[in-house]
Amino acid sequence: MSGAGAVTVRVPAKVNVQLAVGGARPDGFHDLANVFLAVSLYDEVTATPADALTVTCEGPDADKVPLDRTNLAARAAELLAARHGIAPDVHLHIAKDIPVAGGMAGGSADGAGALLACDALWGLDTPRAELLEICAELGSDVPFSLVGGAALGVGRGERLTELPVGGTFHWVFAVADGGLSTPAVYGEFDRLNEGVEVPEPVASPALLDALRTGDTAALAGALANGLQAAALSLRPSLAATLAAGTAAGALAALVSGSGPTTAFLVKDAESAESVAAALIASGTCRTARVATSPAAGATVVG
Ligand SMILES: C[C@](O)(CO)[C@H](O)COP(=O)(O)OP(=O)(O)OC[C@H]1O[C@@H](n2ccc(N)nc2=O)[C@H](O)[C@@H]1O
Ligand SMILES: Nc1ncnc2c1ncn2[C@@H]1O[C@H](COP(=O)(O)OP(=O)(O)OP(=O)(O)O)[C@@H](O)[C@H]1O
Repeated sequence: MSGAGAVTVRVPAKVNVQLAVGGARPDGFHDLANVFLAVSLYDEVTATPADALTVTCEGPDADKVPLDRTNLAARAAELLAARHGIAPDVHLHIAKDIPVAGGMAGGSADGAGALLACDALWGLDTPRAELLEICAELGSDVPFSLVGGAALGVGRGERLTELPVGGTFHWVFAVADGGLSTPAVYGEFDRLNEGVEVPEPVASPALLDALRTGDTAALAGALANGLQAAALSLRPSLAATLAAGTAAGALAALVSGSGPTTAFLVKDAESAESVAAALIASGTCRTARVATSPAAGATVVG
C-alpha cells in the first residue's frame, strides 16, 4: 500500500502481435522485428524509503517471484542508484497480476515500474532517454514496458519506434500451469532451424496497417509469432488450448511471445467473456483473463 513518501507505478503486460525472429547472433541474442502491443493486465510497483534494498511481492504467482537482487525491480533500483552515485536504499513492493514466466513481460514490467518509481521517490528527474538506456540494460522487453501503447522493436527488441493504433482491440489470455524459460524457447527455435537459412526479420506492412486503422479482422489475419513452433515443441499441450479458443469463436489464436500464455483476439467485450468462459470450461488452461489494448506504459498512479 502506498502512503506518505511512497510512489506507486502501474505497468502493463504485452502481447507480441508480430514476432519475426532472425538467426542467432554471435552474442547469443536474435535480431527481431518485434511488434509489441500493451494490454490492460497490470503489475503495480510501490517504492518506499528504507534502510536497505528489499523486495516483497503479493499476488496469485507471488511464490514464483525471486525476492533477491535477481528480481528485475531490484536490479532497476541498483542501476538507477549507481548512475546517480547514491545508495539503492528502497523497499519495493510488487502487486503482481501479470502471469509469471508467461511470455507477457511481467518481470520486465516490474523493472520498468521500479525504475520510474525510484526516479520519482529519489527526485532524480532522469531524462527519458537515460531511463530507456537503463531499461535496455535490464532486458530486451523492458524499454517497451516503460513506453507502452504499440511499438516496433528491432535489434534484440530494445530499439523502439512507437506505432499509431486506430482503435481498441479485445483479447482473452489463457494462463497455463507453469512457465516457459525464454532462453529455452529461443534455444528450441535454433534447434528447429538448424541448417536452415533464417531470413532477416521484417515488420509486416499489413499488420502495421491493421494496427493503424484499428481493424480487428485485418489484425486477426496478420498475427504471427516466430517462436510459436518452438513453444509448442516444448509444451505440446498448448495446441489444445489454441484449438479450444478458436472453437469458442476467437478470430485468431497465437502463443504470447515465448509462451506458455496463449492469446486470443476476439470481436468485442461480449465475445471476450464467452471465449474466456469456454477456455476455462475446456480444462486446457489454469485460468483465462480478458483485456483490451492498447494500454498506457508505466505510469505513476500514487
Ligand atoms: C520473447 C520476448 O518476450 C518477445 O518480446 C523477448 O524477445 C524476450 O525478452 P526478455 O525476456 O526481455 O529477454 P532478455 O532478458 O533480454 O534475454 C533473455 C534471453 O532470451 C534470449 N533472447 C532474448 C531476446 C532476443 N532478441 N534474442 C534472444 O535470443 C537470449 O537467450 C537471452 O539470454
Ligand atoms: N519481478 C519479477 N517478476 C517475475 N519474474 C521475475 C522478476 N524478476 C525476475 N524474475 C525472473 O524472471 C523469470 C521470467 O519471468 P517473467 O515473468 O518476466 O517472464 P516472461 O513474462 O516470460 O518474460 P518475457 O515475456 O519478457 O520473456 C522468472 O521465472 C523469474 O525467475
